[in-house]
Amino acid sequence: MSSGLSQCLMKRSSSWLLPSTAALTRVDCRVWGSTSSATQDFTSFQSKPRTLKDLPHVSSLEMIYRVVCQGFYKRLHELQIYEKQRYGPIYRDGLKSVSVNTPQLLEELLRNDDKFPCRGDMSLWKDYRDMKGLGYGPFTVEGEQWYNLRATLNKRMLHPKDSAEYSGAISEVVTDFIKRVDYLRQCSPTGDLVTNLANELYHFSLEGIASILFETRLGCLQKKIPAGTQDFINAIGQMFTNSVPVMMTPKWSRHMLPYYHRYIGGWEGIFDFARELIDKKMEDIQQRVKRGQNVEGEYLTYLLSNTQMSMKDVYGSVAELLLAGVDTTSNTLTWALHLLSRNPRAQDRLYNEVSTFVRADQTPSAAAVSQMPYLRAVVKETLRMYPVVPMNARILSKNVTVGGYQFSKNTPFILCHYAISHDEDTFPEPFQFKPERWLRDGHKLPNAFGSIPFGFGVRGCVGRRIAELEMYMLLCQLIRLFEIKPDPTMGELKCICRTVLVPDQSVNLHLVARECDKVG
Ligand code: HEM
Repeated sequence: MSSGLSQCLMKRSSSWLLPSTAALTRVDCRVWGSTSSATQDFTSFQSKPRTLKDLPHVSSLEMIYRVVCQGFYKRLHELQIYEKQRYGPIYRDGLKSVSVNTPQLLEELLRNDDKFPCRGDMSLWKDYRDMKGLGYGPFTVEGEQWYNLRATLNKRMLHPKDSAEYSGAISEVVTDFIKRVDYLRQCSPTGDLVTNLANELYHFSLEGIASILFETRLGCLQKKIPAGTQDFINAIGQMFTNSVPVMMTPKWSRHMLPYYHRYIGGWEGIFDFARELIDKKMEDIQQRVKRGQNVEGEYLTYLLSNTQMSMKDVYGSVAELLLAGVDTTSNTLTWALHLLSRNPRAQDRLYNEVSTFVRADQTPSAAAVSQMPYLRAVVKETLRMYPVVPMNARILSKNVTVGGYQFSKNTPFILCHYAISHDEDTFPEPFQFKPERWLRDGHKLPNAFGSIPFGFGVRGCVGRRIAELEMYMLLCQLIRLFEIKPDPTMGELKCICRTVLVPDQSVNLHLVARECDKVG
């Protein structure tokens, strides 16, 4: 999620250091021994409360060595596992934050979260808004203002029955995506190969979320993307690409180097495009009110007709919702299809479930996908293996005790979601794709805090239900129509941490039409 959240995480990504995969298997467990015994040792000497200074810690030099020399820079998610093995389930990282690394400790921390939870400094995201007098959105606003904003944003979005309202809009986008991939595969030399699927899924996710937020279609799935939409896509890329050097360089250099200027230019492109669509919708609503017509619509109409929100607030919130909702969903879909292509038995089981509920010539409804436990388990397992937001953060405004250690208020905590969702005690064979872990078929389900890919509590993801619906509907339709097979010319697919977990190479997959099923 290249979003506000990511900004705060990227700030730290830029200074974290990662080892090679081989190194992970031969780590020096000088402090804690193996992970599971570490947890036991850890809980056994908790009688006397300890403090921050008693924690095992990573020195700045060690951190720099790992990030720069051992190459963890792009694999911060793997660094979590490395450091957990080395320092135990809770330690001070090289940036002096406290890393929390087991489901139990994560639960202990999050259950003590503030009424208005805080993830950390978002000043970089605020710059453009401050310059232009625009409102803040859910990522950038804090405190009571944040709470009030979420109260408005949550309505019509957070409940499964709210997201079901958007299934018509999503269904249209799914249909167009299927047509687009069918066209691409037919153009390929083998007649079934789709190359760079992550890019196609990015267009799908942008089209999907924009159709809800702007109540209009952007044309991302057309053969030729309209120029304005392409500029918008470029502006998003420009903002994210330049945010990394901007964060890594001192403030005084901003006007000497090109990055800050480009970064702000990216925001300008994003807001100009969003503003135009929002203003158009507002005009439309005003005309309808003048004519005495009923004003009905979806999310944007709801926000615009809400008297609590000024236009500036609507611009700020819509932009942040949009940015949060694109590469989170698209990368999760990419990982899900990759995993299914490598696990034909899981794919067969999913196909059997899907074809029981949906005919090939039907688009699945929100009600149909809610009846498919295996489909939901596939998405849950994908997000466990590839939590697209691999780490998160919290700063509490009160003193808190976690794992027997007392921390004073304002201590920054890092939530190591990647390491936690690969915790062997919670998830045996953590690197194996096993959707059945999540089925309620009599066995005990894993600890709920072992995998919380959408976060937790009142500050959890506002777009969760929409993201899930988009992913269920698209996966359902793709699996119904095609058998997904790996491209044997591709090497081993690894993930790199670019704020969100992304594939390290272009993902190509064969989409072989299932017998008797026609596309479009
Ligand atoms: C697979 C898809 C997605 C994943 C895994 C995901 C994950 C997350 C996570 C981990 C957080 C932080 C939660 C916390 O701090 O406890 C978050 C926040 C957020 N997400 Fe998502 N997200 C996804 C899709 C979306 C979509 C589609 C939207 C927009 C409709 C969205 C909008 C947001 C917003 C606005 C926040 C900030 C909420 C706040 O600070 O109040 N996300 N998301």
